[in-house]
Amino acid sequence: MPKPLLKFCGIRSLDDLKIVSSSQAEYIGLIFAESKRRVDPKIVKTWLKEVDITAKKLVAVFVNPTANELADVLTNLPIDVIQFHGNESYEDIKKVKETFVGTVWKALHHHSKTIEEMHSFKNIVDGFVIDSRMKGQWGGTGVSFDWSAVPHYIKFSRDTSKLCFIAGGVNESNIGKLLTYHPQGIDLSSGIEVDNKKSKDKIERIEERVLQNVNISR
Ligand SMILES: O=C(O)c1ccccc1NCC(=O)[C@H](O)[C@H](O)COP(=O)(O)O
Repeated sequence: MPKPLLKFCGIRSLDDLKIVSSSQAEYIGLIFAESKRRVDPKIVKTWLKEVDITAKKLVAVFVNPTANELADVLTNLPIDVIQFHGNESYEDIKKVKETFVGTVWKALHHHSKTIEEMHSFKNIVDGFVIDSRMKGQWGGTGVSFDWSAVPHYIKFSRDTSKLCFIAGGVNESNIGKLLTYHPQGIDLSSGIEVDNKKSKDKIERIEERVLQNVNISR
């Protein structure tokens, strides 16, 4: 099996950025929404002068952003992917795609109608992030959902040639189980943190598990 794509999300300091820049992750996520992980694009811009992340793709995570919020991020940072993590509509996303030439993902929360929601966005987005549904929180919850649904999400994404990341409470103790479903992508935030900081040790242990799994499946 190919190695799943990794997205390490919620970078909130220069040190976090240094740690993830030397990781195996293909994607680095920044939060521009109400969150303890929210960052200021102008500050991130100063970090990028010190850390070379040209080998990674930069993901901007938004929750129902205003046009000004989007512009502030997109004019300051070399964003490769916009991840819409709120209740943005098809039309909202279409509007952004008129000017943004990069990749767009829609985050959807796992529930009984998620596949129907995927259908409704499939013609406008390049990929999906399936996350846990927690009352009052959009993401970064550290809580996982019932992964028996993962094969349905993978099938839908393959059939529609979309990328699909599984998010929500993935950590070093449970990633082995998630890997048995062979997801195309895995998105982690809380599970690679210690005391609100990204942990190099946790990241390395997680990457070891991911690479072990790739070797076993060969
Ligand atoms: O991480 C946040 O604080 C956050 C806040 C608001 C919207 C989205 C957010 N995170 C988006 C992500 O892509 C996270 O990586 C994803 O939710 C998984 O987080 P976790 O359960 O902590 O691994």
